[in-house]
Amino acid sequence: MSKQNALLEIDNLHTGFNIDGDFHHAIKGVSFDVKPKEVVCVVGESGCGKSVMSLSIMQLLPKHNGKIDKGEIRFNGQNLAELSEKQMNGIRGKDISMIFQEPMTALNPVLTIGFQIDEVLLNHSKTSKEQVRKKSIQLLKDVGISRSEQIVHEYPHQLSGGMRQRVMIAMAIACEPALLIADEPTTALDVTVQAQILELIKKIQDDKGMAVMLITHDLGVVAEMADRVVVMYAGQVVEQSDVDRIFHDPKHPYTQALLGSIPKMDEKADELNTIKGIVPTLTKMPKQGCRFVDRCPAAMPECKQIDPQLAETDKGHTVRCLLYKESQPGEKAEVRT
Ligand SMILES: Nc1ncnc2c1ncn2[C@@H]1O[C@H](COP(=O)(O)OP(=O)(O)OP(=O)(O)O)[C@@H](O)[C@H]1O
Repeated sequence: MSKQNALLEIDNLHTGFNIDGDFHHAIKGVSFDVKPKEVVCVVGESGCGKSVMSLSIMQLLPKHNGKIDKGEIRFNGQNLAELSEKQMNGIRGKDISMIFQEPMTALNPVLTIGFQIDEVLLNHSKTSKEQVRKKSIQLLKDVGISRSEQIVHEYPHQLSGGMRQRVMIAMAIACEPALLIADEPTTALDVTVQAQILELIKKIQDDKGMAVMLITHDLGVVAEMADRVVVMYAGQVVEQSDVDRIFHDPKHPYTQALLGSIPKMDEKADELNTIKGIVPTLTKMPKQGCRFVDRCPAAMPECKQIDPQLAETDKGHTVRCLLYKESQPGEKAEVRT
C-alpha cells in the first residue's frame, strides 16, 4: 500500500546474485522512502549494498545472475519491478535519473557531448533537433560550463573529470526528473572539484525541487547534503534518521564507529580510528544473528543468535540492534540495561 507523500518507497527489498549455483542476498529486507524534494543520503562502507540498491531501483541489475526476489520498489505508487523493459525505459532519464561515480564509464567515448545530451532529450520529447541542441547548450551552461557552444562538439576524453561529471549532471537533469540517484558522484574527483560538484547538485535540487538519493561512504558529504540518512551495513538498514540525530545522537554501534572514523583536526595520522575488519562478502554472510557482530565493540553473546529487528527509538529514528528493545508499533524502543 502506498504511503502518503512518498515519491519512492522501498519496501522489504530483497536483491541477490547467483554465485556458483547458490543464490546470495546482497540486499535483505531494506525499507525506506524518499519524499518529494528531499535529500536522502545512503551511507555505508564499500560492499554494504548501496550500489546494488540503486541498480535495483533502476532495474539495471546484471541479467545473467542478479534479481529482485522479494519486496517492492514503488515510484509514485507504481511498483517498478512489475514494469516491462519498455515502460522502464520511459521512466529512466525522464522521471528518475542516475549519475555514477566515474562518468567516463557512463559516457560514450565515440560520440560528442552534444549528441549524447540531445539523445536524452529526443528520447523523451518530440522537439525538433535544432530546439534540442539549443536546450543541450543551455543545460551545459546551467551546470556551469561556460564554453558550452564549443563543448557540444567535443568528445568525453577532451574534458577533465570534473567537466565530465558536470556533463553527466546536465544529462541527468535534462528532462527535469522528480528523483535523481547519485551513486558516489564525487569519489573520483579531487577535493576542490568535489565541493563544486556537490554545491551544483544542491543548487539544482533547490532550483528544480528535485528529490535526491545520494549514495556515499563519505560522512562529510552526508553532513553537507542530507535531510535524512539511511545507514546500511551488509545489505540491511541498521539506522535511519534525520541528519542532526545521526550526527548528534547516533544509536547503532556501526553508525557510532563510522562517525568515530572521521579524522579530527587535532588528531595525528597514526591515531586515526578505523573500523577493524571488513564487511562480510555475500558467501561469508552470517546465517543468523547480527551481521555486524564480529566487528562490534558492544557485542553481547545473544547477538550471534538473534536477528535484530528495526526498533523506533524516537519518532522517525529507527535502529537495528539488540541494545534497543523491540517496540510495538507506535511505542518507543527502550535501551537495554
Ligand atoms: N554482479 C554481482 N555478482 C555477484 N556479487 C555482486 C555483484 N554485484 C555486487 N555484488 C556483491 O554485492 C555486495 C554489495 O555490493 P555493492 O556494490 O552494492 O556495495 P557498495 O556498498 O555499493 O560498495 P562500493 O561503495 O564499493 O560500490 C558486495 O558483496 C558485492 O561483491
